[in-house]
Order: sequence, then structure tokens, then C-alpha cells
Amino acid sequence: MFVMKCGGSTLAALPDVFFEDLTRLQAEGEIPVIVHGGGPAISDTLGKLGIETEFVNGLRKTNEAVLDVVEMVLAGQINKQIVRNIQRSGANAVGLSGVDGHLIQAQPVANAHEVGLVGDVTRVNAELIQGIVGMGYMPVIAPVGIGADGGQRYNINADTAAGAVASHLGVERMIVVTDVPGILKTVDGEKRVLPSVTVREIDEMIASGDIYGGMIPKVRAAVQCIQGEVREVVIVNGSEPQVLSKVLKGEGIGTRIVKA
Ligand SMILES: Nc1ncnc2c1ncn2[C@@H]1O[C@H](COP(=O)(O)OP(=O)(O)O)[C@@H](O)[C@H]1O
Ligand SMILES: CC(=O)N[C@@H](CCC(=O)OP(=O)(O)O)C(=O)O
Repeated sequence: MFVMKCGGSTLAALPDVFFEDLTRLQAEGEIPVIVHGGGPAISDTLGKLGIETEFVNGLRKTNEAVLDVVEMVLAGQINKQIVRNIQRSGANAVGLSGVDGHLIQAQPVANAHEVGLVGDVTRVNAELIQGIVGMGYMPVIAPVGIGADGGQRYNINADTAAGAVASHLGVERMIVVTDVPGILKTVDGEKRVLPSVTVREIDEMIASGDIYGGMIPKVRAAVQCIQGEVREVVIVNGSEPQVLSKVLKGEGIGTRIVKA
């Protein structure tokens, strides 16, 4: 089993072969568990509705009105689009949000006074995921969390949610699919993909500004989950043909984030 996080930056551009690759892997027993984003689509709909949106350190400032849109777009539009794409390629998929079956339990983030109803994951219902997988369906998870009291919803960054799902499931590998071929660094005036980076190098790259914006929650989630059972997190570009198979075969593709 492996966790695959699919970013909103790349979702619309994912080719049919990406979903065919996913389906083949499932048939071979690799079992993908998918957590998806959809940041650009949320911003789009908020814009159409005239609701202002703002990011603080990569997290969307979220109130109840924003949360309504986040849930509608992520758990509705995007989640079902991915489920349809997987089903079209011949596999079985079930879409859920973190609210369903208390799949992702959350609590307010430490800087809730700045970002509002944004959550950190406290618990993942791994049994529910195992059950869905056991029935032969690929779980497709939208990162909306639910409080322990079952009342409050939370907007969770999709990278953070994926990292937490990977940790709680105890998978060996998380693959982060995005719109760049890995972590890039400018060397001698040329942008290069780093084949692997350690936790220490990540800290240095954030401090120097080499890693910024949407890459920050990805590397933070990666660092957090490789402290546990997850052996490596690989960041890849979704438009690379058969990218998931290549990662699982150990081909040197994208950037691997490893403990040391
Ligand atoms: N060092 C880096 N290497 C590659 N991309 C980076 C780096 N630092 C920041 N980024 C930015 O991170 C973006 C990916 O994050 P994001 O747009 O949030 O994607 P997603 O929607 O897939 O989560 C890249 O398109 C790039 O602009
Ligand atoms: C708290 C927070 O920022 N949540 C994100 C959830 C979606 C997401 O993370 O999507 P990407 O993976 O496409 O960036 C948001 O509202 O945009």
C-alpha cells in the first residue's frame, strides 16, 4: 500500500495514462490510497462568489463561508472528478472526505487566531481505509477534517492531510504528485532537480528561500511522516508518463526525501 497526494496544481492536466497507471498498480496489488488537493479550484469558486481569500504561510484563512466552498469544491467537484477518472480507467474507487466515518479527526492549528478554521490531524480512521481497500476499492480522500466532538469541520492543507494518512496507515512510501519535476535548486545559474534531500537540507533550503510557497507544506508534511514508519516521500511531476510505476520500481525520478 502507498499514499499518493495529488495537488490541485496538476489535477486538471493529468493525462488518461496517469489513471491507467494507477489502475494497473492496483491490479498488481500495490494498492494506492489517494488524498487530493484542489486549492486553485477553491480560489476560483470563491472568486466567482465574491468571497475574499488570503493565504497566511501557505494556509488559506478560513471562516464558515470559506469552509462551505472548500467542502463543496473538494468533497464534491474535485473528489468526484477523480473518482470518475479512476472508474473510467477500469478500477473501483470510493470518494470520501475526512468527515465521512470520522476518517480525519482534526483540531485547530496552533495559529488558528491568524488562519481561522484550519485543522491539524489528530487521528485517522485507518480501519475504514483498510475496509474500503479490502473490498477492492481505491479510497479517494478530500482533506476536510472533523473535530472530536463531531460538530466542527476544518480545512486541512492537502499535503498535511496526506502525510498524516501515510503515518497513521504506516505505509512505507508517500508519492506527492505536483506540477514540478521535484525540488528544484539553482546551481551555476541553472535550475536542477535534486535527486534526494535530507531533513537538514530542507531546513536550510527553507531558510535560504530556495523552498517557498506551496513547496513548504509538502516538505513539512514529508519531514513529519518520515519521523515515523514512512521510509521515503517522493515528489514528482504528474505529467511524466507512468510516473507512479517508475517511483515504485525505484527508478531515479523526482526528489526523494529521506531521513538522513
Ligand atoms: N525549490 C522548489 N522546487 C520546486 N518548486 C518549488 C520550490 N519552491 C517552491 N516551489 C513552488 O511549489 C509549487 C508546487 O506547490 P503547489 O502550487 O502548492 O502545488 P500543489 O497544488 O500540487 O500542492 C511549484 O509549482 C513551485 O512554484
Ligand atoms: C488550509 C488550506 O490551505 N487548505 C487548502 C486545501 C486544498 C489544498 O491543499 O490543495 P492543494 O494541494 O492543491 O494546494 C486550501 O484551502 O486551498
